[in-house]
Amino acid sequence: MKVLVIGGAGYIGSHCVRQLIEAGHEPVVLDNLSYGHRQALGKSVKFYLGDLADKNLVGKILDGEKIDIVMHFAAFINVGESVLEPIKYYKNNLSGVISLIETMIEHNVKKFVFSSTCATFGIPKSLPIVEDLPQNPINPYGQTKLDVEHFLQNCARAYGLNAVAFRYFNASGAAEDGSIGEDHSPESHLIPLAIYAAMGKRPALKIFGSDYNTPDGTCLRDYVHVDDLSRAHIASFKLLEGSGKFLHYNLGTGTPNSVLEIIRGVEKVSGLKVPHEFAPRREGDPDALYADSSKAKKELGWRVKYANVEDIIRTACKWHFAHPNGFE
Ligand SMILES: NC(=O)c1ccc[n+]([C@@H]2O[C@H](COP(=O)([O-])OP(=O)(O)OC[C@H]3O[C@@H](n4cnc5c(N)ncnc54)[C@H](O)[C@@H]3O)[C@@H](O)[C@H]2O)c1
Ligand SMILES: O=c1ccn([C@@H]2O[C@H](COP(=O)(O)OP(=O)(O)O[C@H]3O[C@H](CO)[C@@H](O)[C@H](O)[C@H]3O)[C@@H](O)[C@H]2O)c(=O)[nH]1
Repeated sequence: MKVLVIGGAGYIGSHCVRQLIEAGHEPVVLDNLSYGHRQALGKSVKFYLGDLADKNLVGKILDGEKIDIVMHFAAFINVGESVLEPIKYYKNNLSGVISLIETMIEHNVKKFVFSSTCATFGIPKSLPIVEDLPQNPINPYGQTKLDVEHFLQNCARAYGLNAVAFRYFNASGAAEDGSIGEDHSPESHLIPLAIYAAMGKRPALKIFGSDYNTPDGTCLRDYVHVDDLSRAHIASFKLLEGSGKFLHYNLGTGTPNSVLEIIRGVEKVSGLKVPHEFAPRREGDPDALYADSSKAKKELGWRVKYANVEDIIRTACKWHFAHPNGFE
């Protein structure tokens, strides 16, 4: 398949580009490099610098490259910032997708893979989180992702679009060979921040909250390896035949880990102490989020390779220790 990977220079997109090549597909990347890194892609990967809302450019790529499928990773991802700057998030994460889908329909490209999030569920009614639980996001980031899911469903009905939305839980880890990995700026995610603290790159890690309704009082999350996420994307291609489909899957390992467990994991894998201190809760953090991914297992044959969080941390450590300044 010829695949246009939008946001392919970012963390998850760049790992997916690698997996696509390994699986024999032909990725073409469009990224405006607002956050991504050209160095995260091999030199031989065809790269277009530009914005997903540039209809002229996207149309030219769809036709010129004879694109079969569009994978959409491009979005702003900082939950806290989305509360302070909702316009920025609605513009890029929602309006941008509307413009993109319009261009795709105009150019008769009707297969679309979308990066959604478990943040669409807000505070879940029950655990583990199955696909059809009510979705009640509690911040603009999660809301824009849910709005896109609804929009895709309507476009499937109206225009015969075939779309799949993957609700990732906590994407983490790095390529097994340590050559690419997570390099967000600013970084807000727990695993890289814990590793930075161990490396002495940052001061003590702040643990946001110690009084959650969980066994050790810190939040539970479902950390899922970025290469396992990529494999689900590629497995979905076979379901995107036909017309007018909207599919959605929760992607996580199903195993919750607390913040303290992640710190202990980083200490065990790295052999270093993670200096840490307790801090007040971060606004909008639910006690626990973890996935029931039986639907992806059944319909996509998806199996995680990294079921143990220490294996995920091992790949992240390999990347960060080999590249203390990221892609710089
Ligand atoms: N990281 C996670 O834990 C997580 C969890 C759930 C969902 N997601 C979703 O997965 C996707 C990828 O996340 P990530 O962690 O790789 O983020 P990232 O910031 O590393 O990658 C996003 C990429 O999109 C590009 N981009 C942003 N806006 C663009 C635009 N208008 N036009 C062209 N390129 C643009 C950025 O330059 C960047 O390279 C996002 O949609 C995010 O919401 C991420
Ligand atoms: O310095 C830190 C950073 C995080 N945490 C905690 O660690 C857990 C994980 O936090 P983080 O790594 O920021 O991930 P989430 O807030 O769970 O959100 C991520 O995962 C979501 C899906 O679960 C995505 O939608 C978001 O884009 C992505 O940021 C949470 O309990 C945080 O409170 C800390 O205690 N200290």
